[in-house]
Amino acid sequence: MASVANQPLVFNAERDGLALEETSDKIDIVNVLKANLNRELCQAEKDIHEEATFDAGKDKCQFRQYEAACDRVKSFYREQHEKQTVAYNLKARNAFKSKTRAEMTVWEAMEKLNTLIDESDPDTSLSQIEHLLQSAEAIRRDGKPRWMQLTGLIHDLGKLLFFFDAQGQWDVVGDTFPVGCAFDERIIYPHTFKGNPDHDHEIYGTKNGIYTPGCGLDNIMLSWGHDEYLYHVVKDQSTLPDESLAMIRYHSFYPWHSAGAYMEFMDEKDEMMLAAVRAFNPYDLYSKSDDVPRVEDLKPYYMDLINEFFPNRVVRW
Ligand SMILES: O[C@H]1[C@H](O)[C@@H](O)[C@H](O)[C@@H](O)[C@H]1O
Ligand SMILES: [Fe+2]
Ligand SMILES: [Fe+2]
Repeated sequence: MASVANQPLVFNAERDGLALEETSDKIDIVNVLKANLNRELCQAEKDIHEEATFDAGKDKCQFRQYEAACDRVKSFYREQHEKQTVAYNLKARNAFKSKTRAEMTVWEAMEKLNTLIDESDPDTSLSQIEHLLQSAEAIRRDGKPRWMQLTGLIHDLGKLLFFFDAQGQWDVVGDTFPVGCAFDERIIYPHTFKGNPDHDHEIYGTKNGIYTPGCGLDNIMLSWGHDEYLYHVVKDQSTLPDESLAMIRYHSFYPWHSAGAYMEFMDEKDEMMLAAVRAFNPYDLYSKSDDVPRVEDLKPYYMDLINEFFPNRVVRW
């Protein structure tokens, strides 16, 4: 008996008893299946590479080591955690709305920011312009959309506040957290909140405080600083999408996007925003160990990008 293996593998419609039309239908189906399979394989491959790629420098677990951080970082957070109160936040927000502090382009703002050394940051000794370019370049390298590259480039420009109305660095840099409800244990150095006047407040000191579960993060007052300030500037003066605005507004809200605190206040929209903020975070954090960018070489590319999303060029800060 001829073994199946010896039979020719060529498909013969007549021999196999199939009408021609039926055969071409079957071939169509096979082609569709093949195309689908191919698409799935490509997607799977993409998913594998979806996680941001960083090759240089430190291991991921070597970032944000606050217990081992130097005194400069520790005393920064003590001061911030003692002074960020509801009363201070209301005052800072009113002051922000009351005037325009400066008018300049995004690139000029980056240059102005360059002299600031961030006291809260245990992971970088580079200048701010270098950090911004490192983040943007890492996003560009991974083939992410242009709006996200620009988000990387500008995300810390809110630190300009330091040169305007700030009382120090404690109301400009560092991680953020909600005020008006109990301070969560998942915020770094949680014990330092004991010195905050709101800590034992009869309403602000309770779990939900002045908020209700599901109220949405847009309705939560986060400690005042560079995120919230830049969010307002960019929202009104650029064409960047909501995901970009969320990346800017919440990128320092580590207790939420990385430690899982305050989830009960989220609404439906925040679920999508959380995914965006989480996708952005590695580019902000881990790019700190990448090569130092060559500012002048990169400038032409980023000038085009800035002009694409800031139609008026000169920004009111
Ligand atoms: O020290 C850093 C730095 O100030 C960043 O700009 C901020 O986004 C981080 O949350 C913080 O940990
Ligand atoms: Fe930041
Ligand atoms: Fe940053």
